[in-house]
Parts: sequence; C-alpha cells; structure tokens
Amino acid sequence: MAHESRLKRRSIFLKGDRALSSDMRCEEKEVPTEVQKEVGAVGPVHIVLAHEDDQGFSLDEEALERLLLREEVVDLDVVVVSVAGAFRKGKSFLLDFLLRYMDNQSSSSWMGDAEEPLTGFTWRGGCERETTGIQAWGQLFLVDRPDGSKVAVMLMDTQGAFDSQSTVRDCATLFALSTMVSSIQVYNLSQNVQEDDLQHLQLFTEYGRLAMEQTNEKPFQRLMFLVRDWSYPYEHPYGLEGGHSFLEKRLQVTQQQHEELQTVRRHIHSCFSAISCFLLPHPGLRVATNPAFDGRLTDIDEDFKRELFCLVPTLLAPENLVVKEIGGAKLTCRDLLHYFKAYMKIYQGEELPHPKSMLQATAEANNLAAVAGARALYTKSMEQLCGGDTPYMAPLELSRRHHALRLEAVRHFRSVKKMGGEELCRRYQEQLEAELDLSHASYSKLNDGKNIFRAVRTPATLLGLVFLCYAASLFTGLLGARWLASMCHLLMGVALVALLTWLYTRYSGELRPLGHVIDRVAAAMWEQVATSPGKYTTPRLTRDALFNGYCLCTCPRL
Ligand SMILES: Nc1nc2c(ncn2[C@@H]2O[C@H](COP(=O)(O)OP(=O)(O)OP(=O)(O)O)[C@@H](O)[C@H]2O)c(=O)[nH]1
Ligand SMILES: [Mg+2]
Repeated sequence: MAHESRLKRRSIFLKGDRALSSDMRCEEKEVPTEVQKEVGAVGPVHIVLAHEDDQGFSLDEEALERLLLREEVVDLDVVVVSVAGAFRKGKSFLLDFLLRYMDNQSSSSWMGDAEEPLTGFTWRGGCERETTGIQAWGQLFLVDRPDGSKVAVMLMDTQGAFDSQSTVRDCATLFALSTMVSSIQVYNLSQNVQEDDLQHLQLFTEYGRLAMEQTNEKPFQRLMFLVRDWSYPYEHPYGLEGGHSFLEKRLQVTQQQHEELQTVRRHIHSCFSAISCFLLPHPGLRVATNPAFDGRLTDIDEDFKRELFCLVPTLLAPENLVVKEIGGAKLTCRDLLHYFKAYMKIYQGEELPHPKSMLQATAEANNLAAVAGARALYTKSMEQLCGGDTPYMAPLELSRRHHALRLEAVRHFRSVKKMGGEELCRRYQEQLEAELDLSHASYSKLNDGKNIFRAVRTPATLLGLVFLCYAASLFTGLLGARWLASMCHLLMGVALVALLTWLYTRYSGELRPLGHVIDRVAAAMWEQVATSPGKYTTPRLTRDALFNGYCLCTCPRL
C-alpha cells in the first residue's frame, strides 16, 4: 500500500531524472497543485512563495488552508518537522527518506526497494539552488501515539540559506519562519559545527524571537543539529550518542571563553527546550558526484544507510513526536494556520529591523561608534562652555564656538578608522553634522533662558500693560469719556488676571499650555513695541541686541 502510494507520487514527481532540461524542471515545479487537484495525487505544495526581483515572500493561504483545514486533521494536534540550513546540502534528499518512513510507518523495511529511485520533495545534484520558499508535503500523516492520542504530522522543506540570489534578510526570514512554526527543526550542516553556523543560528532565531510575543518561556521546541558527511567517527562516533558528546563540547560555556562565544551559546540554549545532534556519514561518491544518481539505495554507502535507518525514527517514531506548542499551549492544525498567517504578516510588514551581512553590520557599528565619540567630544566642550550651571553667554560668541567645536568633532570622526568605505562614512558624517546643529539649537535655547531680560519679559510686558491701561483710564476719565475709561479698566483687569495666572503657572508648574500662550502673546506685544519704527529710535533695538543685553546702557526703556 505504501509502495503503491510512492509509485503514484513518483509517476507525477520523478525528480531525479537527469534527462530533464532546466526549463522542463521549472515547469515541473509549477505543476503539483494543479495535478494534485485533478488526479488526487500527493506532492510537495508551495506554501511560502519566493518572488523574484527582491519582492520578498508571500503565503499561499489557499494551499495552506487546503492542507490544514482538511476534515480528518483540522482538530488534531499538529507536529511540524522542518529541515533548514545552507543550500545544496541534501535537505530535500533527507526529507524524501522521512517521507518514506511516514508512508510506511509500521514496517522495518520502510527505506524501500534497493532499486527504487528517490522521489517526493524535489532534489537534484548540481551547484545551483533547487528548493525555493517553503514547501510542505501535500498530505499530513496521521499517527497514533503511545499515550493513545492521534496527531497530524507535517513535513516541511525550506529554501537553502546563503545561495547567491538571497539576501541575509531572506535567509533569516525563511529560517525564522520555519523555526517558529515547527516543533522539530533539523539544522542541516555539512562536515562540522563551525562558529559561523552558530552565529547564523543566533541571528536567525533572534529574528524569529523578535516577531513573537515576549514570554519567559523558551520560544522554540526541539532543535537537532544534523551534521552531514561526518569524517571523524574515531573522535565522536556516528549517530546520536557521538553527536551528543560532540555538541556538548561545541556548546559548552566556560569562563575562559571570550564573551562573544559565551553569548552565542547562551542564546542558543535560551531559545530551544531541547537540543540534540546527529552525526551522519558521507553517503558515498555516487551520491555526491554522479549526475546519473537517482537516489536508489544500491548506490548509497552502507554506513550512511545504517545511520539513516536510526536517524529517521529518532525524529519521527510515534514516541518521539513533539506536538507544536506556542506559549505552552498545544496547537491544532487550525491554530497553526492562524499562527502561520500572523507570522507571515509580521515579516511582510516594516516594523522589524532588517538583518544585515556581517560586513555591513560591522561597518555601521564602526561608523556609529565614531559618531558617538565625536558627539561626546562636542557635548563635553559645549557643556563646559554653556551647560546648565554656566552663566549667560553672548549668542554670537556661542555660535562661533559651536562652529569651531563642530569642525573639531567632524575631524575626530574622520580620523577614526572605519569599515564600509567613503560613501557610508559621508552618510554618517552628514548625520553627525545634523545632530550637532540640533544640539547647538538646544544649547542656544538654554542660553537664552539664562538671559534675565528674557526671563522677566512676560511679567514686565503685562505690568507695563496694567500701568498703561490705568493711566489711560485716568486720563480718559478726566476728559469725560467714561465708556473709554471703562474699556481701559477692563483691559487692565484682563492684563492683571493674565499676570496672576502666569505667576501661578510658573510657581506650580500646572496649566503649562496656558502659561505658554500668555508667554507668546506677551512676546508678540514686546516685539511689536521693540520693532516699531520711528517710535523708539535712539538707538533702534533689534531683537537680538535687546536680548543679548548688548545695548543695555543705551536703551532708555530698559
Ligand atoms: N555530500 C553529500 N551529498 C549529499 C548528501 N545527501 C544528499 N546529497 C547530494 O546533495 C545534492 C543536493 O541535494 P538536495 O537534497 O537537492 O539539496 P538541498 O539542500 O535540498 O538543496 P537546495 O534545495 O538547493 O537548498 C544531491 O546531489 C544529493 O545527491 C549527503 O549527506 N552528503
Ligand atoms: Mg532542497
């Protein structure tokens, strides 16, 4: 029965066929869903589509709904097994063996006939990438677990990271997404676990964690480091136990380690509830280099087959299946659909920062550090010159000193060695200059605030107005113009109330918007008087001169 289903699959998705031209292979990729609908055959389904020309990814909601909302699975707890890692490292090839196991769970000969080509998820030799976006197997497998519960198992294949067509953001998005929706993530590596593998895992999982709600729990479930082509069985034997001792050593945190190495390891431990490692031998030269290899078992080395026979049940045996949980709650297929949509929306939005390449991130960090150093230099000197505790300073002098210090800060910025080239350096220099100009504006305001005449401007204006109105009311009263005198009285009352209100706002710190309005009205009146031509001529006060206090002795009104 399982063999029959494999045959049906193969008749439609014979992937190892080297006779196919690359164009034909492209057409083949588009066919599955249509064919599936017509003849009811099962194949890989593109659930996350990768778009050309830097257009990012989109979720094929219909395809995902067809998969997860099927009557027989919709309310079952879901187990999601995903394989992710660098491109061209045998991920899809491995997934096809996982498929064989799921197709034939109860048989010990699940690996299939010796001469049967390997089919299922598209795999092939060559150096160009094959899988794009995220693909799921077009059928969820029903499994009875030892505790009597029934679960639905979904197998997921992911676009390989670091191919020459994807940005760091693309790789991070796909890896993060597959980690977020899977309960078992297989991190597929070649030959060893290198420090950069751990750093990428850190970057990608952090990108995933960022898009999830913050909880104290570990955000992801099971992670398996799967090391392909392991060549040192004399140090750590193949399989799970060798993997365990190897990984323990690799992820060990010691006080002697540099902080950077410790952080990476702590981060990985903090992200997953369970971490394991499996060391898989090389499958043999026919698998790796023969263009006519179609996946048949006779062409694969015995060591590889023996270890594969142990690896697959480690992931998929009923007792080893892990139900997908988010925030401690188990997910059904229906729940998974909602989470998938929600996560996809977050990655399509703009609120998440863009992960960058190592050089780009380092260059930006260099430039930012240089900007910070230059800004600190400027701020320190300006604080000494016109900080909160220093006395009022002539604005022209302040402006002159600002320009000198700004020049010095820019010179300091340019003298620091930075990565990223002239273009990036210029961009950050412009940012620095804009920041220093802003700082100058706030220092100028602070300085203005220290000018005693500016501080008393509002009460002086209002008091002046009160006296003026009082004098006018007396004068108009004497002349017999009683209504005019009443108007002057009224105006005097308004000015008095404004003065008292202003004093209250300054004393209590309450009703600040009202105090601000009174300040602005008083300032407008003051300026009106100060700049009225012809009335106050000797000397004519400019606004700056007035507040500078430069012309104090020659200004009769002050
Ligand atoms: N060296 C080596 N080659 C393998 C192994 N498993 C599969 N291959 C070969 O690696 C090649 C690529 O296999 P795929 O399964 O298409 O690789 P992939 O990681 O899915 O590639 P992308 O979809 O492009 O990311 C094929 O020629 C396989 O025969 C392995 O364990 N070691
Ligand atoms: Mg692939």
